Amino acid sequence: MSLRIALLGTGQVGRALLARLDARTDLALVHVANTRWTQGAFEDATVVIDATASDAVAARHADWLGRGLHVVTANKLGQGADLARWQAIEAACSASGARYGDSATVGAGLPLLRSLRALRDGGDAIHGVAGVLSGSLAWLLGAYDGEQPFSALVRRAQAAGFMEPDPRVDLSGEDVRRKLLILVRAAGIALEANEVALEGVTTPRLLAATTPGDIEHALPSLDAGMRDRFHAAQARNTRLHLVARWDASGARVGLEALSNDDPLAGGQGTDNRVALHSARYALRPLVIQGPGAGADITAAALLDDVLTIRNTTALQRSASIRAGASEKKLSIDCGRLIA
Ligand SMILES: NC(=O)C1=CN([C@@H]2O[C@H](COP(=O)(O)OP(=O)(O)OC[C@H]3O[C@@H](n4cnc5c(N)ncnc54)[C@H](O)[C@@H]3O)[C@@H](O)[C@H]2O)C=CC1
Ligand SMILES: N[C@@H](CC=O)C(=O)O
Repeated sequence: MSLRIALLGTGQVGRALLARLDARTDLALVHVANTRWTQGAFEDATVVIDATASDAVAARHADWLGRGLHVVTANKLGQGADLARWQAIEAACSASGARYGDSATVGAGLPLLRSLRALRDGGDAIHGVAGVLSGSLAWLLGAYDGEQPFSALVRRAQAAGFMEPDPRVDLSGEDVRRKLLILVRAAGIALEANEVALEGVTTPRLLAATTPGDIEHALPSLDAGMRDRFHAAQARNTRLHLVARWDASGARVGLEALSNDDPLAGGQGTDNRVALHSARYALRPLVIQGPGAGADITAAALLDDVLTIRNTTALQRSASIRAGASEKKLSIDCGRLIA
């Protein structure tokens, strides 16, 4: 039976997903909505795809899962916000058996969560996570040369589809905090958001802006500070990177000046680079690197999760049919033995 999809959000990621869904005959799109319009019947869906950045939509994830609807999300506010919301999502999945597809939430589908969970399933214990988890900040800090205005680069990153609907979510490091929380919680640690220290790229003027127009006008307030920080790092033969770290000593997200041979300084463009430290990888960490932002790769990750849900639920169905068949055969055999 094909999955019936409700898609919430038709922005950069949602539109890229619609283009991919259009090419598939095995998945039925029954409902599409954004903030302005809605089409089709949500009640007909068996899987909800959240391609919004909405807190209100993320707040519904646990409820949908509890009712047996599968949820596939690019929105990090399900597992990367309040601890209680993450716990409710976990509990709802266990209670109903519905699946939560979250590959797109960290690394835009890079095999980060998948690898971490595979290590845990194999009995490994994760001791630390360190990495560059913002595709847009990786791109911005890689392209910045201390000459052109930093704000001009931010506008280019927005146009390229790397940044959150509100660019301050990326610039402040909040987007990376959410990703770090998702990874650390997937490692089995009940980390609270306020346990992650945060130091991003902002100014009081940018933080005070209340409308998209104000935010746009406030972007140049970043320029002087970024130029100074860039030149200070350059004078020490280093470059700025937005780095997330969690280990036994705590969790933080902040700008760090790294030398070019630092293990976290590799990659280019929007590349994320994440080191997983575990009992198994005690001497040298497991490092995963690749493009970590962009509407199309994010849409591909959402589709991967939908197809994984379809394939695993189909496998479970056929396994239970096989189990039923073998139970019946066994009782017949037993009857013959008794006779
Ligand atoms: N752009 C990227 O590289 C990546 C984005 N993501 C995540 O994907 C999500 C979407 O990002 P974009 O497409 O760039 O944002 P966007 O701002 O282009 O689109 C957001 C869409 O959500 C809709 N929306 C908002 N509230 C809604 C509601 N209550 N019900 C239905 N629709 C609603 C808006 O109308 C809009 O269509 C975000 O959570 C983002 O963090 C995740 C990984 C990578
Ligand atoms: N805005 C995010 C997009 C992916 O999550 C980023 O810059 O990494």
